[in-house]
Amino acid sequence: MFDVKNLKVAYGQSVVIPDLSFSAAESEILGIVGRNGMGKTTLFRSLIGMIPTVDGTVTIKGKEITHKPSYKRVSEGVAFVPQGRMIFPYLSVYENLISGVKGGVSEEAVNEIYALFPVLRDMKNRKGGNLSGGQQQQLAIGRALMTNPSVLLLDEPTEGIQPSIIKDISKSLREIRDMKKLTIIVSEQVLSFVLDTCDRIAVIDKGKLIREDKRDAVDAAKIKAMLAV
Ligand SMILES: Nc1ncnc2c1ncn2[C@@H]1O[C@H](COP(=O)(O)OP(=O)(O)OP(=O)(O)O)[C@@H](O)[C@H]1O
Repeated sequence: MFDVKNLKVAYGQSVVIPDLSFSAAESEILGIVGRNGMGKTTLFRSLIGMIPTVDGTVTIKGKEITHKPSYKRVSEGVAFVPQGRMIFPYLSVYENLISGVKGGVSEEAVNEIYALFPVLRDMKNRKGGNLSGGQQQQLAIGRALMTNPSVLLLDEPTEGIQPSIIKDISKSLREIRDMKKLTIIVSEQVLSFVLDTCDRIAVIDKGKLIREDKRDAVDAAKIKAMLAV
């Protein structure tokens, strides 16, 4: 459904992702784990079109989007929740939610997000910058869902968030997947979150996927050791 083949990404002469391939199916949650600096953010930014792709292909439902600008990828069904959340601090929660929507805003869609994350309804008139880290993460996920994606990319969603909220985010992502048959691809350093959330787990090292296991077959101790090196 979402297929990445022989992807190569570089900053100038510095190749960060030499040759990376993976596929994610409809309704699948794929976790990509790796230590700091292994290329997770670079991968996600290239998938959403913020960094140009040197080589390889990215397709969604068989349609190639490799060299399309970000807004076109969004209209093809890809949504991105960036590391650090990047919500607009001076806009209200409601304004943040609708900030990526092209054309008319469906209040039904907004209400669906409020049903998923009730705290956003309670705080809809508050400035985004006044929310806690966990609430901002829910807002960033809600904002991404407002574009009605079929693939949701999340870059390190647990960063700076307290453990009880991390559990909530994991539960919400699985709920959203069940409701919308979404494909979710999430990068992480926190293995416990990935074990709770994902159906399949891949390990990224120096821009390469060096291991891939179905959740049930994961040897957590082995992956933990890989993340600790
Ligand atoms: N703008 C840039 N220009 C040049 N090199 C960069 C740039 N951004 C990142 N890099 C390099 O690319 C490599 C991968 O970084 P990236 O941020 O993708 O890793 P990451 O796995 O997301 O790490 P983190 O967990 O710290 O976000 C690192 O060696 C980093 O120094």
